[in-house]
Amino acid sequence: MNIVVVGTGYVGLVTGVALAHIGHRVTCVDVDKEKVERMRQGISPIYEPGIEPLMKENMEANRLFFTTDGASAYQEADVIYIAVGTPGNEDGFADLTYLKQAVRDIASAVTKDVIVVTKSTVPVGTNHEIQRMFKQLVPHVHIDVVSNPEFLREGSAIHDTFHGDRIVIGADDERAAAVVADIHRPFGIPIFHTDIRSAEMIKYASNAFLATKISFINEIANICEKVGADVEQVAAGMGMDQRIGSSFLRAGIGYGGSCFPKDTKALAKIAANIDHDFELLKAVIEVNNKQQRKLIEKAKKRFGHLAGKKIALLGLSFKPNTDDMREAASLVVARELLAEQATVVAYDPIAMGKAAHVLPKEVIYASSVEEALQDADAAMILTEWDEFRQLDLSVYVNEMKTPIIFDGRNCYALHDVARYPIEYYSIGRKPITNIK
Ligand SMILES: NC(=O)c1ccc[n+]([C@@H]2O[C@H](COP(=O)([O-])OP(=O)(O)OC[C@H]3O[C@@H](n4cnc5c(N)ncnc54)[C@H](O)[C@@H]3O)[C@@H](O)[C@H]2O)c1
Ligand SMILES: O=c1ccn([C@@H]2O[C@H](COP(=O)(O)OP(=O)(O)O[C@H]3O[C@H](CO)[C@@H](O)[C@H](O)[C@H]3O)[C@@H](O)[C@H]2O)c(=O)[nH]1
Repeated sequence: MNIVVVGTGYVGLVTGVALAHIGHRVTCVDVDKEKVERMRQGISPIYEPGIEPLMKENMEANRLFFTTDGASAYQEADVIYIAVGTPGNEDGFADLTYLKQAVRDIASAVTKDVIVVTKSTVPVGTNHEIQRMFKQLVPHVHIDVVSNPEFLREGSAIHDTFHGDRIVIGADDERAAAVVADIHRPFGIPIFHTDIRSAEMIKYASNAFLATKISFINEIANICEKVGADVEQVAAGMGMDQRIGSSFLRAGIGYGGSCFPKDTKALAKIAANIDHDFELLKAVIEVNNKQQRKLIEKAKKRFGHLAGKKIALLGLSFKPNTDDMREAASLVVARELLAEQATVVAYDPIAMGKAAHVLPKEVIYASSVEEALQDADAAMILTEWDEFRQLDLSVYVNEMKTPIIFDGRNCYALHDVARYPIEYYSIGRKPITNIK
């Protein structure tokens, strides 16, 4: 079986590597020459724990190849996975430009029957549209289109691919569905067969539901702060009910990343397009927008104004173990702090290179936590990297002008912080005000 994967971002590269690892011959195609050159040398274009050793192992076993020559790869392919980006456009709709270009690229090359599997997240109806495009562009070749949405998380993408909860295969044609199921069977993950539209919807509904859990617990956290309850205890107690489940109940400064923000907006738009006002989801999005500003609110309340204050930002990526800056809370926080005329010094163990391209140019970068904290009036923790969670709290006391911490990810236990002369404001928990 000759498998081709189009697009080598988080999803395409991880899919290609994983399919090669379970024994398939996989060629990954990307239009980005520099990326392909690096991948040929075994260098991953994305920061993803565990990916490079797997890339190298499968390249050495002659199962994994990288090319910019899509046409040759598509001609030889039995199954082609599309994993190009579907970013949100300004209206909130999914932008299908890359996807449609990939479809045209495939159509202009294929000469024999092939199955095209869409891994990219696409609005309901898109796979049928792809089918129509193929029928029009290459009527003489039989092309089955299968929807196979992806559920991996950045930072644990390899683990998620080998230990996912389900593989969703949406198809109109039973034979095509069976071929795709056979490809994935070695993963040993339950396979759920559906029609195409339901598969497309499962992806959006899953992300919207997870985002809803996060905004829900963040609202509970905001109430906890006012009634003197502790959101960590509340979430733990709620999560013990198996109907609720304990995951995705971590309160903080909201969700970011390449998926939740764009997919929630896209689903709200999909609904609006068919005259359905998805009120619940719109509120989830609104709560998240407010939550990303929570630390600024707390800091303004504490200081009165932030002009002239030196604020250390700890963590810039949208979550730990990735350098992805897409929709990271740091973008909002840095912009607002600068608008308040604060001085912003930032540190992130991995994401500073990417951050420098997207954060305002006034942001100053430090090469260590200690350097970022030096003489700072306050620290804001935006990403719960292990480096921050495991930090000796005396570092805040020793390095900062005033050890005032605004923790947007609840990195520390309150009883640990209470042992230090620190002022500590976290999310949904009591503040600690131990500065003498
Ligand atoms: N990032 C995630 O964690 C994640 C998880 C699940 C689903 N998804 C979905 O998967 C899709 C891909 O996301 P991503 O984050 O991996 O994207 P990405 O933007 O990181 O990577 C896309 C890649 O496709 C390449 N590309 C674009 N057009 C091409 C073409 N015509 N031929 C060959 N290559 C082309 C780009 O050069 C780029 O390397 C999106 O629809 C996304 O919503 C993403
Ligand atoms: O309890 C939680 C869990 C997550 N988050 C935040 O939510 C965002 C997303 O986190 P996560 O879901 O772990 O990362 P992603 O890589 O964005 O993965 C999501 O988006 C992918 C793209 O669609 C899907 O494939 C995954 O299943 C889905 O979890 C991050 O900003 C987290 O900080 C919280 O605030 N509280």
